[in-house]
Amino acid sequence: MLEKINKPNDIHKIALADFPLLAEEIRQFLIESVSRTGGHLASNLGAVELTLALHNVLDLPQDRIIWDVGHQAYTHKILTGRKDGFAKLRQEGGMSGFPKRKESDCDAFDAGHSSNSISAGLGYVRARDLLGQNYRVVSVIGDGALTGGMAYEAMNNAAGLKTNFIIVLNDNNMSISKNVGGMSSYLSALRTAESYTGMKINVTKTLKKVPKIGPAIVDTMRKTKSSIKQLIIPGMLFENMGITYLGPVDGHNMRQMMRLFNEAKRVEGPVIVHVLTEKGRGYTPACVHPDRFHGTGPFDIKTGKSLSAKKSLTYTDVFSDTVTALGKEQKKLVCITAAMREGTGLKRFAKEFPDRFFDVGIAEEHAVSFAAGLALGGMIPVVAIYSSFLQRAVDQIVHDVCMQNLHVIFAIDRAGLVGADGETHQGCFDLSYLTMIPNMTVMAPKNAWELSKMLEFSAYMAGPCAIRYPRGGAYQGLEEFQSPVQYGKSEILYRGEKTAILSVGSMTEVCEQVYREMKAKGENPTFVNARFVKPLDTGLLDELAKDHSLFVTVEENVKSGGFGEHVAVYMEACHPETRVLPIAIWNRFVEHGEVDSLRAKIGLSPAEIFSAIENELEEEKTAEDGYKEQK
Ligand SMILES: Cc1ncc(C[n+]2csc(CCOP(=O)(O)OP(=O)(O)O)c2C)c(N)n1
Ligand SMILES: CC(=O)[C@@H](O)[C@H](O)COP(=O)(O)O
Ligand SMILES: [Mg+2]
Repeated sequence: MLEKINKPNDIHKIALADFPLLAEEIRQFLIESVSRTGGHLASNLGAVELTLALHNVLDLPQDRIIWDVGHQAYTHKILTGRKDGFAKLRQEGGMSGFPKRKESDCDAFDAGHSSNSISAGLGYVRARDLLGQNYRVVSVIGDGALTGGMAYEAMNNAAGLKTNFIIVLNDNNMSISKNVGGMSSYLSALRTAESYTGMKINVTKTLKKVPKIGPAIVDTMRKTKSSIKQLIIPGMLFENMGITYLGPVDGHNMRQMMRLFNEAKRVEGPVIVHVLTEKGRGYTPACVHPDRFHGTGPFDIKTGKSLSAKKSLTYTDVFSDTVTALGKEQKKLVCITAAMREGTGLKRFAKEFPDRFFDVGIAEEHAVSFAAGLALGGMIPVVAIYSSFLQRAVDQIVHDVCMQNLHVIFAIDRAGLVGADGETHQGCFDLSYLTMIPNMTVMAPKNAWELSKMLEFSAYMAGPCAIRYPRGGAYQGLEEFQSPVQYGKSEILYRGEKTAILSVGSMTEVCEQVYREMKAKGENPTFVNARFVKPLDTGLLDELAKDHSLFVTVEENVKSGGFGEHVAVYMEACHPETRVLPIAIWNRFVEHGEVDSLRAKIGLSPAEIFSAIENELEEEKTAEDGYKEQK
């Protein structure tokens, strides 16, 4: 069957009776491919029939499907002629793990971050109607993504719509870990109510049998559009908002789903189709551990065991150990995650201090304002959020935390390049969006030891502070440098002359190699671990300006608004004779690939940094020689 699917709409050639076999083959293909490359498996296994049914009732690329987060769109990629792309899934130059408009005209919207699909879909709908065009728009959102505030803002806005807009709620009762909150409980209540469509017939039949008044009641109920639903389905939240609700329907039954999708196409207004799916469907290890197979590295298909090399200690592990230890001594410490309990390393803290742990769902904005309230109420909140997801909450950091100078600690994981997830997930902006805010302190550790010390330090600080650290192995080197963390003070690793390298966090490990290469070449640079990006250690900058003509700043962040720019502005004002070479990410989004290879590509590998410095020194020398000659 799969061989017959090579381009968009090939699915229309498949007989309905053959769909179960096609679904089976797609699952087998996904399991085999992802076992080799790694990727988001469990959500994709759950969404196979849902995607087949959607593609069958739609006409792509004319119709638009907007996938929320986009991590569940692998079957969509197969059905739109990208089967071969799975050989290099999420690898440099290969196919992205998320929908990308540049990859296919069947990808209607680039995705990666959660809960925006209804907004984007509604935008398409309004544009379609204004331009007098005629195509279907379908937003597919998971129950986890439905915990995010944007989804409600969009539904609120969609409520008055008079033209067709289909929202498919893919409900597998899971976020990455167990889904949380009131909406999740509400969906559970809907789920446990028998399929509405089946129930409607039974209720009508039963009522009709009630002597005398039965038929009259049925008649009256029919006149009120959704009153039978009101009887059966608790609350009818969506209908009360003005969005037609269809379902729940078995998300692994193609016929039932297609019937409902076709019914949804006839609704003149927004309509939500509630589809029940099983995360990990068809692969037992993924059904048993949907969290572990949400995103996975290569694994052995038979056992489900990971084939990745044994994991060394990660920065997330260090955060996990330290924050749990801090929780023991500091009873006011509370931890908050936005649906990333495992990813941010808060599982242990949650287990030891369940009352002081909060999973707020995929709601980064709320997490930050919630932390502000906790701080004002007398607690010390630690908000653990990935760098790219925290972008969502910049105003809450400005308005609710920093403006009131509250003691909230931001533990920012995945800061810097994250690799396979690509553009949407690289943590390249946090130094810029945090250092611009008054009252905020920003730190970055050079190694495992320093992360732990910075966290301890931050627990006893005043005011807001952020510690940013990268994905993956925690650097264990430079362990001989253990000067205590002091507010706003950098750490001199090696004192030399003429050239000073000032590195931020993850780049210190990289710059250690640069330093050694320069020494081997007979140069004697100074090497500074910045530690604090805000405030700048201006005392040290003043001192180094006395015997250094070149400052080289190195950071895994965009140049604009980053450490280098702050140093350059200070030096320009106070020491204009010292040149500053800022090495950072230059005005671009960085696609997916291996971190080391991406770093080389964007000039952040040891070799690239070394040659950038040597070029700068060469230019300096040429300019000096020219000046002497002129004289
Ligand atoms: C803004 C944002 N925060 C967090 C994440 C991390 N994340 C990716 S998928 C996911 C769970 C989504 O759950 P759901 O929508 O139900 O999809 P499922 O994985 O169950 O298919 C989370 C928390 C994200 N992508 N974007
Ligand atoms: C789709 C998504 O946003 C997450 O699943 C993300 O891929 C997790 O990243 P980590 O693997 O770095 O935890
Ligand atoms: Mg889910």
